[in-house]
Amino acid sequence: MTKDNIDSVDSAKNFCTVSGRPLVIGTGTGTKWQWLKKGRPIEERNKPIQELIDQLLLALNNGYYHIDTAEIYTTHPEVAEAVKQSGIKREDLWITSKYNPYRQVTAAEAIKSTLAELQTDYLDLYLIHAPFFEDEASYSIEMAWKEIIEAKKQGKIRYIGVSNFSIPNLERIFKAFEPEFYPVVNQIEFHAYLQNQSAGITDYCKKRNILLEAYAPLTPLFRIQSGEADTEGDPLRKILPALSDKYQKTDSQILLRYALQKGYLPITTSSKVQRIRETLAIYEFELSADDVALIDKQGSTFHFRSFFNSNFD
Ligand SMILES: NC(=O)C1=CN([C@@H]2O[C@H](COP(=O)(O)OP(=O)(O)OC[C@H]3O[C@@H](n4cnc5c(N)ncnc54)[C@H](OP(=O)(O)O)[C@@H]3O)[C@@H](O)[C@H]2O)C=CC1
Ligand SMILES: O=C1Nc2ccccc2C1=O
Repeated sequence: MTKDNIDSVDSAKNFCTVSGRPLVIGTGTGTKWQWLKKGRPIEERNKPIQELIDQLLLALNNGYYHIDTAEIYTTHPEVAEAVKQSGIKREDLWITSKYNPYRQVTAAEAIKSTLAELQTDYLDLYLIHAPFFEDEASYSIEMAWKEIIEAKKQGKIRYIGVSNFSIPNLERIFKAFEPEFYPVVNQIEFHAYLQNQSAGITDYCKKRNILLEAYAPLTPLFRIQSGEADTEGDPLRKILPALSDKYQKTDSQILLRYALQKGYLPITTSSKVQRIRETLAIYEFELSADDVALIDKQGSTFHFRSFFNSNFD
């Protein structure tokens, strides 16, 4: 990964740094793992999953330094263990976690337990996981944000941000708080079949200098989340083989690079060493503007959303 490659991409906002290095693609600990834990008997949910520790170690040993976790995933213990076993210094890693507003625990309390579970003094990035909780809790986005700002002032969090926020959600924060405490990241679902998680969000975040993180960037390859694994007839399948051939890259590398060039920092995950290495290599090539436009065009003929369907559609 060279710095020149990274600088050439819109999305690589250099304000987020890890020991002087720019923030790059992150390895996720959600979806598969949170569902796996949820399916376990209650007394076993706190037991760390060895398979996830191994997967994280594989990622860290192969060059990842950005880990994405969340309170709702219950994967903090695995992250803590993998970081410990990796021997990598804390300051050489970027750890993101997210506030689970549905749990009816305040953000201040959640930050305290998150730091304890992760066995760290600070988080690099802390996000409000979703804005949809106000119907269920007597706690508002503004109240949570105020406590998150306080934690930032106390040095417990380096950067603050949000996830799954729409323009109206973001504007509430802009209205209620000083620019110094505006969110620097919005982590949302992004892939060719969902180029705007909510109306106008991509351009809006870019204009407001909010770094976009893309979760579920590989959705066009396998719609695992919905159980619809057969994507053979999907429109992108028609152009991916030729692009793969042209750039001598795998389908997933093309899709991750596409996310990067669209201004998103991808968050992805894999248990396979070959795939882990491939994902890091997305900084070593560039898609032409015409090919990005082709993916845009072909992708926009099909709509697919993996997460939070009832909240958005
Ligand atoms: N803020 C939010 O609301 C959300 C955040 N997230 C975050 O984003 C992360 C990534 O999202 P996720 O849903 O996992 O989506 P991804 O699109 O990254 O898919 C990951 C899955 O793809 C498989 N995979 C990886 N590479 C390939 C390949 N080349 N060919 C076929 N399969 C492949 C992996 O399986 P294998 O191990 O076999 O390689 C893994 O199960 C989450 O872990 C979480 O941290 C996710 C959803 C919502
Ligand atoms: O990683 C995630 N997988 C999910 C599934 C449902 C709701 C939120 C999430 C995540 O954040």
